[in-house]
Amino acid sequence: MPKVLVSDPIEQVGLDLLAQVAQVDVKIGLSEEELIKIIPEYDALMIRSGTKVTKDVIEAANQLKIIGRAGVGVDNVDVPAATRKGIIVVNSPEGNTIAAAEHTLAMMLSLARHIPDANAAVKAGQWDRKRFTGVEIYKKTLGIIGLGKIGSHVATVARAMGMKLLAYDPYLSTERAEQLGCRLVELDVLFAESDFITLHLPKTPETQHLINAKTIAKMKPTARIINCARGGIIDEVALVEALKSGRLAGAALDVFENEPLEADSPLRSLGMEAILTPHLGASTEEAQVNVAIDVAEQIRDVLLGLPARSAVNIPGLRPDVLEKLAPYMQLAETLGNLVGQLAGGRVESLEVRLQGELATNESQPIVIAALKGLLSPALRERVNYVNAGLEAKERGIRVVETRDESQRDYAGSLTLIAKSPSMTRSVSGALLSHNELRITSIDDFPISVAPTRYMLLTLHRDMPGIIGKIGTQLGSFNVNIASMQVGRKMVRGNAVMVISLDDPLPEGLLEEILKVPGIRDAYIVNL
Ligand SMILES: NC(=O)C1=CN([C@@H]2O[C@H](COP(=O)(O)OP(=O)(O)OC[C@H]3O[C@@H](n4cnc5c(N)ncnc54)[C@H](O)[C@@H]3O)[C@@H](O)[C@H]2O)C=CC1
Ligand SMILES: O=C(O)C(=O)COP(=O)(O)O
Repeated sequence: MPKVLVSDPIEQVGLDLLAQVAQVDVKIGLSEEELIKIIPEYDALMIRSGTKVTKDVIEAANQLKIIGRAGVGVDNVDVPAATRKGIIVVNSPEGNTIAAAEHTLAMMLSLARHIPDANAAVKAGQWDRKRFTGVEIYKKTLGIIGLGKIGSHVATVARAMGMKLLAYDPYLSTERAEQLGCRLVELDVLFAESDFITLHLPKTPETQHLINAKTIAKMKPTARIINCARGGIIDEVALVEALKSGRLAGAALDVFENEPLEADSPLRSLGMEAILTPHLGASTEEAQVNVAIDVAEQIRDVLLGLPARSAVNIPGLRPDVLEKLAPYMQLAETLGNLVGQLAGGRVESLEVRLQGELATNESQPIVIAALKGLLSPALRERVNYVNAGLEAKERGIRVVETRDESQRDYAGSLTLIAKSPSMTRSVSGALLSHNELRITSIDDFPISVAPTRYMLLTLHRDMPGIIGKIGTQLGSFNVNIASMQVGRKMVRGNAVMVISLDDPLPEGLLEEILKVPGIRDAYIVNL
């Protein structure tokens, strides 16, 4: 049974789901050293934002197939290191959207009306109404930085509360922003005009300290800022300074540069102008059930050899697209493997020809599957859907894609042409009814063969007696033939023979076959 390590608190429903297919160990609060020590025995790791999956952890994770992040942000995972090692990283892109958006709105209203401090004062026996006079958000301008899933929901609710909306998101169309009632503006305009600014973008090297002393200087002194995205997007030193000096009216932070927030952080000494919560954006009952199920299902699927629907380091596919493409991905991988074995590993370019219905679909998963197959004779289990593209690029394999939507003999077919300066090898294949795989040509010789585990391929002259001789040779080595087919372009010209065998070819037999008059070349292929 595979083993899953759960190193952050995850809802029971997710653990129960995993327990159907794996041994589940829950170990919370591990140090990096402790994690490095135990990770080699695990096939999957399930985390939230608490566990830091560093390069060293990934290097030690020799059996790990998948890291499941029960939430959105994967900035606590070294994703490039995982990709290089062929480890799938998945998340739950939508499971906590509403929770994080509602927390943001609660933070905004709390800032406007000083609710946390007023509550604390009443509980401490006071009744001071004047000190807690607030501001309205109605008709105020809200600047949203990052108008993705969470930013969009914040926009929808804020608009309904009568706010004017500005947004900055360099990857978003003006139309989408307008649909949400937002005016898409440059950052400086957003800073200058907003009464409230809320951050909903990922933390990346580019967004690190996006809010700093310089950018704060562009904001209104009455502005209030909310960060329920990621710590580090705001320079905390500059923020504390601005709040203390009155350069900025308020800040509500759910996330911090270092988490847990240091006991002596200057943020903790601020007054009611600052509201701090301990990374609670995703902490609702509903969101935790959503993300636990979403990610546990993906871990289960990957452990069962199925694709994951929300992988961040392999192409994500909608389930309906995946359902249609999965058999073609299997075809692409088989053909890639075949052409890789025929080419013998010196491939400099791979042409991927998509024909018929295959040409009308997304091609990236097909290309990746073909590359995985192509590289698997050399890299074995080290290559997978995660790192096949990267491995091919590093080996200097150029990929050329061509499409032809016209349908010929099959609804969809695929041809792979592998080239090196000294040779060109090509294979084609298609799907029959019930998604059965068929190899339909090798080096342009037409055939129709189901791929099997052990195969023998010959290139030979089409002449009487040759098939019999090969059959006799195999028989003399006690190898049973499951099926045999010959493809030729013209009578007595060149031909290919594809023989499916029940057993692997014994040592020495290939040499004997190559001695048969008329045989130009012969290959053992294991699919
Ligand atoms: N506090 C919490 O507990 C939670 C925090 N989050 C965080 O919230 C953030 C947003 O999450 P989602 O809306 O789900 O992600 P999303 O991917 O749907 O949206 C992010 C948006 O940011 C935009 N963006 C990227 N770079 C940008 C830049 N330099 N400037 C402006 N916009 C930029 C993208 O185009 C995208 O529209 C993430 O950082 C996520 O980790 C998410 C859930 C809970
Ligand atoms: O989903 C996210 O990005 C979050 O920040 C939520 O983090 P958490 O799962 O609550 O540790």
